[in-house]
Amino acid sequence: MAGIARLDSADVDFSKQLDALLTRETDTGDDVQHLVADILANVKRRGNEALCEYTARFDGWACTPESMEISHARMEEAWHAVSEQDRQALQLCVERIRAYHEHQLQADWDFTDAAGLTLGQRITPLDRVGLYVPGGKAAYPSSVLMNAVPAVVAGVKEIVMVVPTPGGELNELVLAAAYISGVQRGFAVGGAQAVAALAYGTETVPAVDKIVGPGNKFVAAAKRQVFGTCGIDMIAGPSEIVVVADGGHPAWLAADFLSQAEHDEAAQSILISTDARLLDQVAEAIEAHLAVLPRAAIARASVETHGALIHVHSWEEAAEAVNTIAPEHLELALEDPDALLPLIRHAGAIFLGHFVPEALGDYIAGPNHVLPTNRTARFSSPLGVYDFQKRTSIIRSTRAGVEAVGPAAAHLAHREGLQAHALTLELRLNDRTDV
Ligand SMILES: NC(=O)c1ccc[n+]([C@@H]2O[C@H](COP(=O)([O-])OP(=O)(O)OC[C@H]3O[C@@H](n4cnc5c(N)ncnc54)[C@H](O)[C@@H]3O)[C@@H](O)[C@H]2O)c1
Ligand SMILES: N[C@H](CO)Cc1c[nH]c[nH+]1
Ligand SMILES: [Zn+2]
Repeated sequence: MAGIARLDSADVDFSKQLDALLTRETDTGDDVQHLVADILANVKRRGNEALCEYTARFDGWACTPESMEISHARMEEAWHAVSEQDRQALQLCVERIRAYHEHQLQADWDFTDAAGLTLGQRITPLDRVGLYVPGGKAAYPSSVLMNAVPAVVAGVKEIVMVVPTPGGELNELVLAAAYISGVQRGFAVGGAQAVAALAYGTETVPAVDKIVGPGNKFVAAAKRQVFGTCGIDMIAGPSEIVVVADGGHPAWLAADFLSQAEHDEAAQSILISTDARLLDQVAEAIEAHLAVLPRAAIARASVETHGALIHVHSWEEAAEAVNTIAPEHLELALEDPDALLPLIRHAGAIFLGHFVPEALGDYIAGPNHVLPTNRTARFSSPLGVYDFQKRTSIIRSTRAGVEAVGPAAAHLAHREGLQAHALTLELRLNDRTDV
């Protein structure tokens, strides 16, 4: 029987137990931070040479500046090499992801106020972005689509992808996904060294304005450390799922629970219910699935180290636990999910009802699967078109406008001791000549 932790909200130290459960070794551990700082410094200083050394060490192949580049022609070749069924599935995903993300496009706006100032906001796409596509334990063509499609919708000029290729083996479906979703250049490198290459640039990899995409703890730590040199989207680390259930098929719930566990030993899966008997049935079904799933070793390590089945005594308690966990994915596998929904404040994506397993969202529903993890859904949002656009403030004034509000600004400038600031205003207030 899988040794999955059982928690009960009636226990006096339940909140302590929940805190302990949520304290996973992530990218903020000292060892990871130091190792990543070294990798970043080396790639920054020695460019391609260090990038290839780390790729040889961590991905196990003799990378060279020439062999690391994946040309657009190579992506096109992969598109034609994969099966018709592959192409159709990718195409359908792209269409659905695009349709969803088009709703996120922001538009310019302005208004003229009573003082006569015209104020507005202008939206511009980023020039060049770097997409991190994970590829250590598994290849993720779906993550290529989730990263690239919103960038294309936003109007980004240049889209560069990095993807680790363990053993130097390119994944054809990843390349096909890159081709169909609008990636222009690719590099077969991953981990912290790839993030460094995108942030600082090397002789081969161009420096980008922003790095987006999920990854393991080394990738997450690297993104955290290069923030400021370039932008980053969020910390999207090892996957997580919380399932809140009041019935349904234990086998379905157990599969949903394991779906994220099979990503990574560091993933986290939690099931919450008011029904203790259902928790027992799901525990049994988890064991039955583990007996046959090919990635059972990873999933078992994940659920035995970070998983939990939580018995609560009211739906309010369930909502409170969810808001504390702030999970990446939340399934409300409930008869009436809409009754609980208003109580949920923190989650990356919420799946409502019995017929929407989280995996539908991973591939094809339309919303992005790059989501905040490790409780950052308290303040962070899914990857979206808005991550590839930036806002610029627009301020326009007539003489009447500066006359209406300039004196108050000049007063505050003097109070701050900034006489040159005040002068810019007073010259315009006192000089009546035309310009
Ligand atoms: N949050 C999200 O939106 C989301 C989406 C998709 C995937 N994910 C997560 O992304 C992660 C992908 O992880 P992955 O490992 O499969 O791929 P990855 O591409 O993130 O990492 C692989 C790289 O990690 C580096 N690495 C591995 N071991 C190392 C070590 N000991 N020291 C230094 N560097 C090392 C190597 O350079 C390797 O190329 C999973 O945790 C998955 O759950 C999250
Ligand atoms: N569930 C992962 C993190 O949201 C994304 C993914 C890719 N492929 C399958 N799943
Ligand atoms: Zn997944």
